[in-house]
Order: sequence, then structure tokens, then C-alpha cells
Amino acid sequence: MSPVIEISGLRKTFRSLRHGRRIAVDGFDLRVEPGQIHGFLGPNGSGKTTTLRALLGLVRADGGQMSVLGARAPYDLPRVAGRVGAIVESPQFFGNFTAHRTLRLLALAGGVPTSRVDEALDLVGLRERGHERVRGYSLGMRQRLAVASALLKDPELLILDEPANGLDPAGIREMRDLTRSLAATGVTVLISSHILAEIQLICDHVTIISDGRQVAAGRVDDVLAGFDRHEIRVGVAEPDRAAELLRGAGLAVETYPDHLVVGAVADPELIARTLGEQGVWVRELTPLRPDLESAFLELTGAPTDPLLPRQHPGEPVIDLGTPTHPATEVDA
Ligand SMILES: Nc1ncnc2c1ncn2[C@@H]1O[C@H](COP(=O)(O)OP(=O)(O)OP(=O)(O)O)[C@@H](O)[C@H]1O
Repeated sequence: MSPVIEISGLRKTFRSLRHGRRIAVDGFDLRVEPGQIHGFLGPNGSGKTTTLRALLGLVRADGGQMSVLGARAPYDLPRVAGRVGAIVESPQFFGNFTAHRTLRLLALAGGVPTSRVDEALDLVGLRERGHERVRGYSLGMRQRLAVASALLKDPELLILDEPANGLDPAGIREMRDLTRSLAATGVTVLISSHILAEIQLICDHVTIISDGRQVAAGRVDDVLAGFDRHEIRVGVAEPDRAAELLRGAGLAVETYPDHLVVGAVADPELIARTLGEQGVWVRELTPLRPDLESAFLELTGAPTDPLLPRQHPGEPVIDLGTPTHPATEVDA
């Protein structure tokens, strides 16, 4: 099957009077197959937005090849533009207009049947409040309206740049549910984020970018498998004594106040046996699965607070920072 998005060797350098030359994207590759919910993950400033802008023809690339739905980007994009919905730069809406009126105008401008307006509002869960003024909408509702505007065309491909940005946990959950329900209808979704848990919760595939280059790509599970150190969390009443016994059996052990982490264990039974034989009873033996955050940090070296807890799917989102866009700088 041919890919929905294919980028190879993309390069983009910005030049500005104030900061000189800045390489934003440095030979980057990305491949998104039909039906994927594909996470595009990277720290702030790693080149995600620049990549998406180049793909959509909003900024001129210096080199590389790109295609969207089989059309060469950006030159042949007009041929497939009607099949692609994208929110790359946060759309601004007139506060005085209702969502319904906003979408109606966008539909008329884009040559889309206005009957699609109610369908798009339905898809994002705004149908009942579609006749209220946007001014009274929460940030999450505005974000959903933005998605509705991208859905007017009934796209096959949806590109969302940092859709969770600025949203509170409830808004993030709404966006997540929305993305999942859209993907269930067969839309291919490319979603960029620096919020690791979010990508791990929503996406089946991921491409990680660091300093403008691809550092990992594949199924989320496969990317994570490469980081599995086969560690086991061991819950015991006497951690110090248990650690001594396990070290005596040749195992690498880290001690914590109420548990141990034992590394590179091929057979977890060895732990239970070693401790049980000496009368130390194990109350927990849990394999520690790597999470996207540890993989991400190892791959990108993104600075983070060492005191931050490790994150697991379902836990509250750790946001590694808000995007900084140098509004005063100019595209070369
Ligand atoms: N118009 C511009 N002029 C100059 N430099 C730019 C411009 N746009 C982006 N950059 C620089 O290019 C690099 C990549 O920025 P980009 O916005 O693509 O990263 P990002 O991964 O999307 O980050 P974020 O998560 O913060 O949005 C950064 O160093 C950024 O400062």
C-alpha cells in the first residue's frame, strides 16, 4: 500500500538578522501509512512544526522529497488538498460569530456543501452548542471547532499540530476521544506533540524527531521494546536484606525505601526462590515496561527534571514545556 505521507531527507534552515543561521530540519524522514494514528514526537524546537509547514507548502524547504496522498508536495498539493484537513497554525475565529456561522462561511469559501456543517459539528460534539457565539467557548471547544473546520471537507488525512497545547486535562481528554473516534471512521491521523503520555495513549505508530532528525520510528510497542531492560520491581518487607541476598546471587539491584528494582533478569523465579529460601517473602514481582518518556529522553536527551516521576499511560500528563516560536524572525 502506498504511504499517505512520505518525507525523505527534508532540510530547512532559517536565517535571521538577529540569530543568524538556524538549522530547523536536517535530513528528516517520515512515513505514515493509511489508517495509522501516527504520533510525531519531539522536544520543543526539534523541528515538528517546520516539517508540517513544509509538507503543507507554508514554508519552502531547502531540500528533500515529500508526498501527500501520492501527490508531490508542495507542487502537486492542490490536486489532493480537498482530501487533507490540517490545523498547523492555531486558527483564529470571530468571537461574535457562532460556530455554525463560522463553519458555514468556511464551507462556502471552500466550495464544500453547507450540509456538511452540521455533520462536522456532530463529529466534534459541538452540534448542541453550535448556535452559541464562539466568544463564550472554552479553549477545548475552540480547539474542537478548529478540528471541525478541518473536517468540513471529509478528509482522508488529518494533520494536527500540538492539538493538546494549552488545554486543561478535561480538554486534553476531549481531544483524545475525538482523535480516536475520527480514526475509527478510517481517517489517517498525524498528530504532533511534545506530550509523551498523550502520544502513547492515542497513537499506534510514532516517529521521534530530535534536532531536526529522525531518531526512532515504528509501532509504539516496537519502539518501546528496544528500551526494555527487563527490570523487575520487587516488593519486600526487608529491602536491605533482600538486596544483599540478590546481589549475592549475582543480580544487579537498586534499592528504594519499600521496594527493589532488579535488572536484566531472564527468569523472575530466581528472585522469588533466592529470597524465599532465606525466609524473605516477596509480596510483589512486577516487570517494569519502558514507557515512551524514558525512550524519548534517551533518544533526544531532552532536558527534564530528574525529580519528575516516571510516567505511565493513564497517569496525568507531564508537559515538557510550551512551544516557543520566534515571532520576530523571518523565513529566509
Ligand atoms: N520562522 C522562523 N524563523 C527562524 N527560526 C525558526 C522559525 N520557525 C522555527 N524556527 C526555529 O527552527 C527550530 C525548529 O522549530 P519548530 O517550531 O519547527 O520546532 P517544534 O518541534 O515544532 O517545536 P515546538 O514543540 O516548540 O512547537 C527552532 O530552533 C525554531 O526556533
